[in-house]
Amino acid sequence: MADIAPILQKMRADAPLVQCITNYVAMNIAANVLLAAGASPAMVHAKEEAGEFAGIASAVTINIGTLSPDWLAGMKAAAETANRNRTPWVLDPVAHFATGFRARAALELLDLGPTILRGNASEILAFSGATSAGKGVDAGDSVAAAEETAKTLARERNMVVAVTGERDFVTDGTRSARIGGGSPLMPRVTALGCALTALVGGYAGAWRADAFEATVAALAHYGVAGSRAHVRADGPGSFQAHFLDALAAVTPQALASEAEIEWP
Ligand SMILES: Nc1ncnc2c1ncn2[C@@H]1O[C@H](COP(=O)(O)OP(=O)(O)OP(=O)(O)O)[C@@H](O)[C@H]1O
Ligand SMILES: Cc1ncsc1CCO
Ligand SMILES: [Mg+2]
Repeated sequence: MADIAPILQKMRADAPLVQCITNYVAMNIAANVLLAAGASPAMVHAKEEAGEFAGIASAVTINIGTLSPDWLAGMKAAAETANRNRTPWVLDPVAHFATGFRARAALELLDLGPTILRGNASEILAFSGATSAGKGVDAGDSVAAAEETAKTLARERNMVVAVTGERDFVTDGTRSARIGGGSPLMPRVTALGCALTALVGGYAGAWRADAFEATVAALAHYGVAGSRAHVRADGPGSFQAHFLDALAAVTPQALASEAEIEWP
């Protein structure tokens, strides 16, 4: 893969409009993450307008964290518009293994063909039918344990799969990357994964030619900002503030030099 600096440069130049259908917990932090990084968030989920709004968005992101039947209808409408317009869309199947309603919804959305699937290790692993050690929305499995499932899903469904955790894994079924950096404080701040899903949408909306490269760049940006915030933070509360500052401060050149990317 080529240099990732131009991908951040393009994302900031475009400031893509990202339609975020996300959960009540994540809305504020996801919007702030997108603004800090250089994209333009809009939280639009009502079934009466989500499909129409997707027509003007550069990317759509769908997260089932606080799902209800009406929200699911809005999600499907937005995904269908995105498919018709070839607009990239990202699915975040929060705790889909926890209840029957969530599991069915995640599979119905997966069947609509997301461009990118982003989840923690327990969420990705559970798609293989294996019992995951996830505790609700929190992961209980290692990223390494979910790598094979990620590759199989990517090949079978022709999408990019991003598994996040201590060291992230991204694959399109052919190419793969592991991304380090970040901080152990990140899982102690709620919804940073949900906000990452929104940022992946921003990158995919700006870097239309290659969703794999866009996803790697988004995760690398998060990793670099997380590492920078880690050395300044006193705990989860101040971490969040330093993390937003760092997302904004990272330049394309700094991203290219500080990103910890391994090409297995
Ligand atoms: N132990 C860790 N060390 C470094 N970075 C981490 C660690 N755990 C998670 N991260 C980073 O935190 C970000 C969010 O990933 P995570 O897997 O925690 O998402 P998630 O479980 O979906 O989160 P949430 O459901 O709270 O939104 C990713 O950038 C990931 O690399
Ligand atoms: C805490 C929580 N509950 C449902 S969604 C969410 C945000 C983290 O996934
Ligand atoms: Mg999550």
